[in-house]
Amino acid sequence: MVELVKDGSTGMEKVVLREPGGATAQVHLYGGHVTSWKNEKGEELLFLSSKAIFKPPKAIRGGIPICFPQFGTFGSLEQHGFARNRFWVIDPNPPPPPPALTGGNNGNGTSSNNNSSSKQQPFVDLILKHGEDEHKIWPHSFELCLRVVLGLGGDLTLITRVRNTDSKNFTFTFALHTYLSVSDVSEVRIEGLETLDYLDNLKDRERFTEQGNAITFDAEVDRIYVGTPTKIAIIDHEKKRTFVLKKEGLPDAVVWNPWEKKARAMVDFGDEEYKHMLCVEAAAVEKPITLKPGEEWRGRQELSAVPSSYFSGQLDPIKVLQG
Ligand SMILES: O=P(O)(O)OC[C@H]1O[C@@H](O)[C@H](O)[C@@H](O)[C@@H]1O
Repeated sequence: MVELVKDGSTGMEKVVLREPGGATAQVHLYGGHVTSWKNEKGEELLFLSSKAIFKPPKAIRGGIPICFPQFGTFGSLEQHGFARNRFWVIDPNPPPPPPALTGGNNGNGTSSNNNSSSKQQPFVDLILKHGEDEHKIWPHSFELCLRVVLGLGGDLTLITRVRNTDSKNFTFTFALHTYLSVSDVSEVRIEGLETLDYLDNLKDRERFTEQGNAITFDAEVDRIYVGTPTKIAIIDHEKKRTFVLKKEGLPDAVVWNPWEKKARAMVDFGDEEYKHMLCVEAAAVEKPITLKPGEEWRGRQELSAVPSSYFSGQLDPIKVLQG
């Protein structure tokens, strides 16, 4: 089921997706921003700050902001570009719907593919086109489309397309700035980024090579891992939950946690909230994307939340990453 509703507390419009198993997702038109993703038990899987501000020009703190046409400060635009603080619209001419059932996570980590073609995965297509305000700061005609699909089984897929509707080339960087909800970030580890190179945002983007076996957290982290595998696992020991992030067209992965000091400096973020979030962002940053007139780029991120008990109490990262 898909419905457009007005959020009672903020007055903002959002699209609510519900799949028959009970999982839900919601997408605010402001920012084309996924602000909630819940599993069939109603547990929230994305972090949304209790201090998030739902008012332009501030982007919503949490969920999945879209960074376009600039990631971070990699250019002359405002941090992370303007797509996250513009009002998007529901696409009146979306591409054909996704196939009825591509399978999903059935709770034990495997993919199910039952053939009940009567069941449609709820999805919504949003679009952002350049307007006069955007043209003043980024003089290119474009269409940015976002499809959000809530798979039967509860997986959350974001498919983004950028189309050059201009008469000259343009170049952009991009990220799906995903805030995952975790029990305690110091009990979380990321697998799939070991031995990779990263640009350290805390050290003027100097390039380092990851040495550790897995990435764990005991201080501020702000890194762009470059040329990563298509699958990354975020393992929350305390919650016994593993997020599996699969991506296409987005070669890099940003990992960010502000930790204590930066958390205190952010007006739209609780002082202690850094403990309960971790951003892992599918991104295209190191090698910006150039589109010729009429060309289109596509990026995709699929998130699933797998109970760690699936691995009989013994997490098997190989299965998570290669399974
Ligand atoms: O406060 P913002 O603009 O939402 O950005 C949050 C963080 O987003 C991350 O993606 C960046 O790597 C960080 O450098 C930045 O601090």
